Amino acid sequence: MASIPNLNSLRQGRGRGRGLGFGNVSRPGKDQVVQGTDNDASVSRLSAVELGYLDDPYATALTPPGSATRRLPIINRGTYVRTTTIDQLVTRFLGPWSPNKQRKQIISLGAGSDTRVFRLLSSRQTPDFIYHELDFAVNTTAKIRAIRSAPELQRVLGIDSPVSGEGSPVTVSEAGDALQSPSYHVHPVDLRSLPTHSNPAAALPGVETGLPTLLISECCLVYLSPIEAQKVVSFFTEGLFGQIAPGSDGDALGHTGGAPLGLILYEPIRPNDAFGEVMVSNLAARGIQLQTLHKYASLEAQRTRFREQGFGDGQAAGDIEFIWKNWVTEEEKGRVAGLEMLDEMEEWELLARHYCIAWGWRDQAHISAFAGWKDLEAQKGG
Ligand SMILES: C[S@@+](CC[C@H](N)C(=O)[O-])C[C@H]1O[C@@H](n2cnc3c(N)ncnc32)[C@H](O)[C@@H]1O
Repeated sequence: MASIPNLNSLRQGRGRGRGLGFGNVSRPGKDQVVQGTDNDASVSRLSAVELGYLDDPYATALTPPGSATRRLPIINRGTYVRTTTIDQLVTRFLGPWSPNKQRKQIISLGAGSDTRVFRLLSSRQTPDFIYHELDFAVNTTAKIRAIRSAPELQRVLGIDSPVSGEGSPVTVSEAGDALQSPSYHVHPVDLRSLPTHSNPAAALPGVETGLPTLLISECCLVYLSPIEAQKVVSFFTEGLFGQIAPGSDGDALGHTGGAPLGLILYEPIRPNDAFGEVMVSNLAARGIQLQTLHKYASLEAQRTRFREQGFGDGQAAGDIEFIWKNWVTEEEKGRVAGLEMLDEMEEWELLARHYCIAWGWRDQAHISAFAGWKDLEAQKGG
């Protein structure tokens, strides 16, 4: 969860009046604060990896040098649940590898220094896919710089020689903030600008509008205002993927959209109880306002959001505590519990109830790109 500054600030900012991560930034602009949250995300990921919660050979290369910090056990467990849950949803969307399988596409909003694309590309079992990452230019530039200096990341992209060199399958923009390759694209973009494009396809070069596509917002849309977040989602549901693909009969069961489209969100919830109020005020002390948090304050509100924003074929959600209890096997729970002492069970449960993963999808009658999600157990109550 808290690579996520949110949890860190909640736990570590309590009683200290100041949160983590921004102590050296003097009076940062609002966007700079939001951009800086990626640092917290990568540090938390590396903490969980170094302690054995997650197996991720790319976490070190994508965390700023010298910033490794051991997180609290409850934060590490949260990072573990959030990462493995999204991994599972992604794996089920991509499905098992098989020859001649239709290519699928993933678009990660506010991807920051996320390692998922490298883990997927290096896995032999993963079927063919295209992966797009979107973030502010300052963060895409840092990521591309990290790729350029890490041979293990370059190997995953199929390059042995420097990025952009002659014959390289990877090209980088002159400004160093955009990257294009056959399976992986990095787009420097402020998400809030997307809905203003008169030609949506030109806004994100390389995106294929006919492919079954999964959008991921891992602690990203929550930083936008509710109306901005809604417009960004509509940019994809109605703009970029709004037209029925040529030759498609996907409308046969009354589906009016274009390509099959899904969305996974990872966000805090329940800001209105005592714990939620502390969470909100600790974040405010760091200049962080989670703008959609009050609008989508419960699991039910999240499901309604999906239904209203074009994901009419299925909507589901679970908080991190429910997912830990119900999705993680007993054997895996035992392994994780043995990694480090976690005494604060009450605190863990409280914290884990304040973060959720929600997902929803629209399919096409003859494609059923999201069939793998249908039998997943979610929380029924809000
Ligand atoms: C908490 S970090 C999460 C990073 C990554 N998704 C992860 O979970 O590791 C939030 C990310 O969203 C990005 N972000 C927030 N608002 C954005 C916007 N309007 N446009 C582009 N990126 C944005 C930030 O720059 C940051 O990289």
